[in-house]
Amino acid sequence: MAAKLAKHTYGKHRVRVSKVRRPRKAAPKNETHEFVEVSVDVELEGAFDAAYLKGDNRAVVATDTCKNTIYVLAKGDPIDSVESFGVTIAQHFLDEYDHVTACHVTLEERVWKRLLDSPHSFVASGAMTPTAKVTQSRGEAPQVSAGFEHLLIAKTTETGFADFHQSRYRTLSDTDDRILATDVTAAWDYDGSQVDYLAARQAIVEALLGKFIDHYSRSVQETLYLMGGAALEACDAVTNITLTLPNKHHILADLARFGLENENEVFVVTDEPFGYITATVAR
Ligand SMILES: O=c1[nH]c(=O)c2[nH]c(=O)[nH]c2[nH]1
Repeated sequence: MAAKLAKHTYGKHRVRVSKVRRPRKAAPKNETHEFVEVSVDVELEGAFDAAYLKGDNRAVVATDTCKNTIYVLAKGDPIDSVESFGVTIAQHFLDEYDHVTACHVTLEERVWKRLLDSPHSFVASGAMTPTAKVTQSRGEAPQVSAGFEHLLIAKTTETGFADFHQSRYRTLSDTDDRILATDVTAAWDYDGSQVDYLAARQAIVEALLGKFIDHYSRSVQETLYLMGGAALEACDAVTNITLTLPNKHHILADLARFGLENENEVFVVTDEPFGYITATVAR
């Protein structure tokens, strides 16, 4: 019995793309940016039976091509909403390939909101989790550490990475304009004096965020150190702070291959591998 091919669809999932909408009216430092990030699943239906039944790939639009297409479309589409970008993508595949009969697009947005009043720093909504550790020995005062996890923040300019060590395996170029995105974990120790924990936490978080936006970052390492110092300044009762700032890479999409310029607008978002940068800053 020849088995029947009952149903099929294929495509690419988790194509993650971010876009910086830049007005280009001023030097990057003075521009007011908007930042959007989406993850796209795209699946095609159509005359692809031969690939399954005969190993004939001639009609198959490679999933790699599907992926590239999303980055190209991200350049032209403002990505005002996941709905409108989804329609752009579906329409494109139907227009481009006559043998595609249906295109299914599923999108998820990571919502970035403006951080404080910064024109080009952002915070992802929702995820920050306060943490605490308390140890108390009998007859002694409690030792309290506090912190948080999952504070996702990003700068869309005023961040670079240059003049780093030259070695035979180095391929990364110097840059003075990139995206720095990180998922901050912090933990600080109190010295045992009387503290209003809520007020201290608020002051420390404000100091960390205020420092994140207020300087040109030459590296995650430098920004971490500056943020740690600001936290210590914000609260006298803190003896030290450990910050972990993973570098959640947004890599410039190579659109030159398709004859398009990409002036730091469209980025490939990756979770893995990621840079891992941690340090303790003490008085
Ligand atoms: O700020 C950075 N620090 C690094 O150590 C590093 N390494 C890398 O590849 N990119 C970056 N960025």
